[in-house]
Amino acid sequence: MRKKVIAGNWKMNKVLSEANEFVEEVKSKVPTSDRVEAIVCAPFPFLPSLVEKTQGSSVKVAAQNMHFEDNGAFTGEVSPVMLKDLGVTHVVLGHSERRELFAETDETVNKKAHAAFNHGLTPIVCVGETLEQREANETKQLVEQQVKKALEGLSDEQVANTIIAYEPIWAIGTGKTASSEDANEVCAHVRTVVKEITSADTADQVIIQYGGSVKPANVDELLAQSDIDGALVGGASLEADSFLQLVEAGTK
Ligand SMILES: O=C(CO)COP(=O)(O)O
Repeated sequence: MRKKVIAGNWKMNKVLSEANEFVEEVKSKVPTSDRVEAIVCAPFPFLPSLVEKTQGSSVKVAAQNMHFEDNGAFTGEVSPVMLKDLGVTHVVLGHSERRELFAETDETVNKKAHAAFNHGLTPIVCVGETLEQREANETKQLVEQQVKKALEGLSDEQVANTIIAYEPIWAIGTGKTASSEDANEVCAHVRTVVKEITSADTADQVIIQYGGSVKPANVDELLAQSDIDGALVGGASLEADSFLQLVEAGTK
């Protein structure tokens, strides 16, 4: 059975002291179960401190983005080499906010996914449709294209170790969650696409998360679905209590 992966995406929130307090509290209370993995996706300046504070605990630390090159003249960017050197384990790639606001494309997401694996980082690749695309019935086709492009050229083993987060853009930060059936239908489609481009075994292993207004009140229903293996959570991951409840839900 696939484990559940609960990742809290803090986005551009908190200051260092708040980030430190959060992990101090979470690491002492987080359930230790191989059925669930807890990841905190934090802004770059907090990463060294969070990695240090989570040593020896089961909480993993992720970056929210990175460049695909190892180093060079890319002012303001952060490389996979730097993240790996800090002890970061995961990196969020292609979040819809980066696609919409910072010109991220399927092509750069693919380059970043390769770079992540070249440096031993696990990518959390985000895909998802806008409201217009959903209303035009384009969701599956769009998500399929995003998944295929993001994973292009990766080995089956690398795909099996990728986390894919399905986040419908209209459900992010809006309080509107996709119904658990609709979310599951798209996650199941993602798994079918992974099977098509790799193998049944790989598709069976890949972790597919849902994201978009996930909270303690709706997480159980989402995680009970056949193809939803976890959640990528924004707002409800900012408070330790709420994040812990979400992780706890993953142990059930
Ligand atoms: O974008 C998200 C996580 O990456 C979802 O954010 P919310 O949980 O705040 O809707």
